[in-house]
Amino acid sequence: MKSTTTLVWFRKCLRLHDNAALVEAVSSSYVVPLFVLDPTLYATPHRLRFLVESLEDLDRELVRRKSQLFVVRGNPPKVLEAIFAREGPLGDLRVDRCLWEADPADPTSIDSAAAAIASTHGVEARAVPGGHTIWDLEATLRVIGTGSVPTTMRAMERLADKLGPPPAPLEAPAEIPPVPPNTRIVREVPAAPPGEGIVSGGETRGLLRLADVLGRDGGKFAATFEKPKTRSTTVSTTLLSPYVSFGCVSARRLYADLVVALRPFGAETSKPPASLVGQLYFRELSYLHGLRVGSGFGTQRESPVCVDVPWDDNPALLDAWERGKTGYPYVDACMRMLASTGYLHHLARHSCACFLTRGDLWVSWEKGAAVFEKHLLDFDWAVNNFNWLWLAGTAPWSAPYFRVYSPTPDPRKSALNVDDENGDFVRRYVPELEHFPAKHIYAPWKCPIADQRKASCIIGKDYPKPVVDHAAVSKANIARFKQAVDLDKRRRSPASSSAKTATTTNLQANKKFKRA
Ligand SMILES: Cc1cc2nc3c(=O)[nH]c(=O)nc-3n(C[C@H](O)[C@H](O)[C@H](O)COP(=O)(O)OP(=O)(O)OC[C@H]3O[C@@H](n4cnc5c(N)ncnc54)[C@H](O)[C@@H]3O)c2cc1C
Repeated sequence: MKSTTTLVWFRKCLRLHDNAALVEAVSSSYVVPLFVLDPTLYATPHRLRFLVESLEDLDRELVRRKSQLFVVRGNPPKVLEAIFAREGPLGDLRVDRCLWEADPADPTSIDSAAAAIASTHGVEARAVPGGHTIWDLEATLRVIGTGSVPTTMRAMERLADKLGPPPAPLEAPAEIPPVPPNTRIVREVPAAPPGEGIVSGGETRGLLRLADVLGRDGGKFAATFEKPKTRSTTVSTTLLSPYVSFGCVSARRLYADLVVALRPFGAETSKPPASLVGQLYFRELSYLHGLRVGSGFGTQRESPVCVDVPWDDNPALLDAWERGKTGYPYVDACMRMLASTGYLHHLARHSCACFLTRGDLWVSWEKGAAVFEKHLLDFDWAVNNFNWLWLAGTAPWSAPYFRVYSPTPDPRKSALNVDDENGDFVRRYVPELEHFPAKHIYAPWKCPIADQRKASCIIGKDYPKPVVDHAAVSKANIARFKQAVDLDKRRRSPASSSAKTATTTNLQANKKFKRA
């Protein structure tokens, strides 16, 4: 029998479990596991550290199966082209087949670019649908047909019922064929940046975290999980998102294990949208909307689902927000935590996104999404855009534009679940305010000057005054937003020649997703 060599390109999944491309490849005589490290995607130290840890873990698991990971730095299509042409980093290696996990909503079209390059070199190449989403998205869109992608959790639940149980996650192959003899070994893995991340990367750690989350408090944590009740100033949710986003844990595996763990709790389990299943449904919806809209999902102008809001271009305010220097300590602590750890609780993300856009600064959500893309450890194109649209108020599933978070939350009753009367979270991330009196920690400009001196922090000198007056701007912004919604309605009316093509719009009598 003719021997075949399959290149398995670890694209979306940095794991051996639920890796459909790898499972298919094990029928070959030889398998070359490859990761192409595009340095532009891992610009921040925490992302790079998590990636390096994940690659090291993947290599260890491959070595246990008598294989090993090849890591090449560069632009993926260019690297693949050089390999297929047998003049690249892997030398004269002849590749017959190249398989990788498909990116279900790929704004960069890398999947199709890679397939086209392979075909010019006579290499059979295919993006294999995998477990990055619970159900196969293309199949789901076929079921939806000409109907709308759900914009409410109830509609998502009905869709889930219609789709039935998702495919079971695949087991990791027990054995992997060897790399061809005399292949040039390449491992261009950079050193991990010093320090510790909020979580460490890798499939092994991801699966351990998943088991821990599902077993916590005898399973009660997962079974009774309600997102709106979790605190925004501590890690109070699962912190599984970096593992899912890097593909160390497949969404399908997470869902399958969760369903098994919830079974003994029957009617006691929490329900979507607040439950953990609800969170995974939100993720699925992000992908469905992303795939339906296509690459325009990340832009207001090109996205048919968006209300056209005339945001201001204000680089100074954007910069103050990104650097955590708005003069609003809760928002600043959140943004500084994001920059220093790559993570933020979901409600903290709500607060920052609302503040930047319709709440206070009136800066476009696209700018905010780009800042989150830079810093988030769990950055995911579809999920990030879906959530920014939600918070900016411009999509059919958005929060009502007139419900605005206060940037000076009352720690006892804020919807942001701050629950931190002493302001420890603020003191930790905004050390200028470390000695500030608790009474004024969320609105320090109201603190008498004598107390500011005592706390060694003069507002306007050591820590900024508020960059905007929340009470005034939030009122003005609601009025501006209403104008944009009214104009959008007129534009979309059948009589208008400039109607966007969407069949749905955010008309803001929006009782859609409850806060989750
Ligand atoms: C402005 C904004 C931007 C965001 N950008 C991203 C992003 O780039 N990547 C990302 O993974 N999440 C993003 N989220 C969603 C959410 O905040 C994170 O998924 C969640 O906070 C991660 O923490 P966790 O794993 O503890 O979540 P848990 O609450 O424990 O949820 C479990 C899993 O469900 C999924 N999930 C939870 N909430 C959501 C949600 N609202 N939408 C879609 N999936 C969800 C995640 O995969 C998460 O790991 C964003 C939210 C906002 C408001």
